[in-house]
Amino acid sequence: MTAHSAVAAEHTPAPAPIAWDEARSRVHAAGLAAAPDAVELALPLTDGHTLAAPLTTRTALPAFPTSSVDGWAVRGAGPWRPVGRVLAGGTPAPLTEDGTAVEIATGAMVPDGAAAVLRVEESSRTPDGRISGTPRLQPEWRTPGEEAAAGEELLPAGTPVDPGVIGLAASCGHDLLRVRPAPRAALLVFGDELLTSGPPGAGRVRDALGPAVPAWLRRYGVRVDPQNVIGPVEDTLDAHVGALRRALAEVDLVCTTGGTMHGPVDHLHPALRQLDAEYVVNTVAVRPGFPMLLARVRGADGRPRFVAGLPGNPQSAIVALVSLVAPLVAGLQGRPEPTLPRVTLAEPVPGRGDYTHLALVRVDPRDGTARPLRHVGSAMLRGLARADGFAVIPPGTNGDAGSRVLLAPLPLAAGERP
Ligand SMILES: Nc1nc2c(c(=O)[nH]1)N[C@H]1C(S)=C(S)[C@@H](COP(=O)(O)OP(=O)(O)OC[C@H]3O[C@@H](n4cnc5c(N)ncnc54)[C@H](O)[C@@H]3O)O[C@H]1N2
Ligand code: MOO
Repeated sequence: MTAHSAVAAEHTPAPAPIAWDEARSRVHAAGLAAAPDAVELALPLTDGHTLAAPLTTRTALPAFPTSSVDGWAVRGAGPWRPVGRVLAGGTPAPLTEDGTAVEIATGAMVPDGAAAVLRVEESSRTPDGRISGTPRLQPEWRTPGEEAAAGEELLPAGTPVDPGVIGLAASCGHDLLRVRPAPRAALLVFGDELLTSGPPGAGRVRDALGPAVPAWLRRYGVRVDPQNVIGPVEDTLDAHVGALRRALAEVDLVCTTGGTMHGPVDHLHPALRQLDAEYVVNTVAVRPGFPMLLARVRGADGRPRFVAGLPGNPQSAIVALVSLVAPLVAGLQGRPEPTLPRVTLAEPVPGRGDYTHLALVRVDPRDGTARPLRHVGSAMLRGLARADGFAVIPPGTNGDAGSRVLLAPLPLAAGERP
């Protein structure tokens, strides 16, 4: 069987789950192979996108000798006769005569012929109006190229564009950047039992994923327009196929919640078969969340689109986001597979036999220790709402207190877990 099997016939048992890390590499590679074409955007609009080409500087940095202090640019031995002034933005005439000085502002171009810049507070006037003082030994200006040579590569393709990158690109002369645009996603919520307002009861639960998953996706740099959050989709095969088709016409990635198993109203697998989808990953050896899947569908334009099937149990759905959607999105953005940081377990976390165990933890930023949380059943969200991410306990192991394990982080923004 090939790595990407066609969607199996109805009621065919799912294939053996694949290892969690293998699943991540596989979806990342599938995303990379399907990354949308690069576009050129005005610099202020590039935030959150990804460099499609290396960032090189258009000039040396700095581009000219730049005074780093307010003072006097001097030539020869003092005291010096003032012969003019240069402000930031100006181009000074050269200093041609020993014993002369120009007044210079921080950021101004140092004139040719200047031997030193004397700080204003370290200078004084002689009775005849000349400038005296002793320039410091180290130069008081920045020499061209000390930060970068003209044409030097500063950042590789695949770098996420953030305000630091935008500022650097502006400083070295860019007006436009070639970037991979943020992928677009839709969310389809499956489950007739779901309420979209008010308290749960009488056999019905509140839809906890429709309101939350788009916000998690946005934190991965994915664009989710409000009209592409749809549900609950009626629990019929036709309604599932129709909703998937419409969403796949709009976006790169359709996330679905629920219906990943083979219960009486679990229509995801049969719907994928009707769409001629092929699985990239179909069930993963991870707890919770093992029924997660990623399937690929050829779009009308020939470009692949993806369906990420997130299991219905709410915590399991987020496990699937962190496990599969994060590396897929990195691939679609032309970024490397996310590397996971390590944390030290403050308390033991049991393993889950042949499965990888993703255990909700809170990380202490002071020492990098991770403490398992309570209320972490796959149907619960109480632990998740306080967690920083999931400690990764590999198959066949237990997480002993004091051991170093990988952390699959939630995509939280700075300050969201004070
Ligand atoms: N015979 C078996 N049944 C189940 C197994 C199994 O191995 N054998 N595994 C269980 C596990 S584990 C999971 S996870 C779920 C996955 O099922 P589905 O993806 O098909 O999800 P549903 O059946 O639609 O829902 C499961 C559960 O989650 C609730 N749910 C669904 N969507 C939402 C939502 N948007 N907000 C809040 N809660 C939601 C739903 O009401 C169910 O309680 O399968 C198990 N069954
Ligand atoms: O694996 Mo289920 O996804 O435990 O809740």
